[in-house]
Amino acid sequence: MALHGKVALVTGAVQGLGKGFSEILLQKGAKVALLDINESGGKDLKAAFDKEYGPDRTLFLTCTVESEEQLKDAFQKTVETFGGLDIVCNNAGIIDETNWEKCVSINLNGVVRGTYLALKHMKKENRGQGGVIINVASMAGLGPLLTAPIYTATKHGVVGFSRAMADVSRLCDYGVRINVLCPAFVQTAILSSLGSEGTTGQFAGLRGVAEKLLEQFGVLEVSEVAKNFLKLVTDESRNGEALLVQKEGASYVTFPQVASQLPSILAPSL
Ligand SMILES: NC(=O)C1=CN([C@@H]2O[C@H](COP(=O)(O)OP(=O)(O)OC[C@H]3O[C@@H](n4cnc5c(N)ncnc54)[C@H](O)[C@@H]3O)[C@@H](O)[C@H]2O)C=CC1
Ligand SMILES: CCCCC/C=C\C=C\C(=O)C/C=C\C/C=C\CCCC(=O)O
Repeated sequence: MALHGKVALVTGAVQGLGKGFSEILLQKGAKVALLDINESGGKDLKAAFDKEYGPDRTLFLTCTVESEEQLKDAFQKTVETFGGLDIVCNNAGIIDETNWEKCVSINLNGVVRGTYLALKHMKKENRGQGGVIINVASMAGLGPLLTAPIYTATKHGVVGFSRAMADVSRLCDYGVRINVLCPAFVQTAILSSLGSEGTTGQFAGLRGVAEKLLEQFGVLEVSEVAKNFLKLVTDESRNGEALLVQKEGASYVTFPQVASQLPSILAPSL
């Protein structure tokens, strides 16, 4: 998929991975709607991107992925401004084991909401032109992060939901690929919550385990993850894939095969 002139929407775009994903899309010629709750940061980022890439290449929209109405309006505004939608990255996420319902609301419900809205605009049966959705999970979507069981659950949820929706899309011929990105630790603001009771609550005593994991896996730079994000966006042969990104490299995850147990009407098409 060539990215020049394509339209992308990224949630949680103001800093960290979302900023890195937005920037690499801009470098490849796409237009990007930047969605985030951080209004002042969003305005500053748009100003910086305007200087680097030109004023018509981005749109900043204040929006929380927790609100169906705000997210719906942001998708609509993006399509009206840029004339279509080709790429959606559901990236916004937090670690908060003390307010765990909020963590589920942003990390899982926000991704479901963003995926459904993306399909509404992009799927062929709605006269959309197809496209690609990248949902951001984590290595904690594949194995446990003990200091953050709810975070772990939301990220496993994102992996399962994305794989299921990718099969739905294939079976129903939506023309939309859906893939999930699973990075190990990345150098962003979230990392500073490693030992903080504010985010890990009753599990703060286990911070030593998280520190050991950190030692074992190291810390990725945003740019390393962004390069792999781009692979998932552009490689048109990839649908329903989970890409694990670690310091030593990236690899597509092999899951246990259960599709052969599905009714034969489904299995041959999957
Ligand atoms: N940093 C890491 O080690 C890893 C991060 N991830 C995932 O990557 C994604 C991005 O995380 P980072 O860039 O590290 O975090 P970050 O904290 O640097 O950036 C998160 C961005 O999301 C925005 N945001 C937070 N709540 C929001 C909401 N309700 N609606 C819209 N925007 C919201 C924030 O304002 C911020 O700009 C998250 O889903 C995270 O779980 C996955 C694996 C590793
Ligand atoms: C809440 C305290 C830890 C804070 C760590 C900061 C950010 C982590 C973000 C992640 O998404 C975690 C990334 C990678 C590690 C996740 C799981 C390890 C699984 C190990 C295993 O499978 O054995």
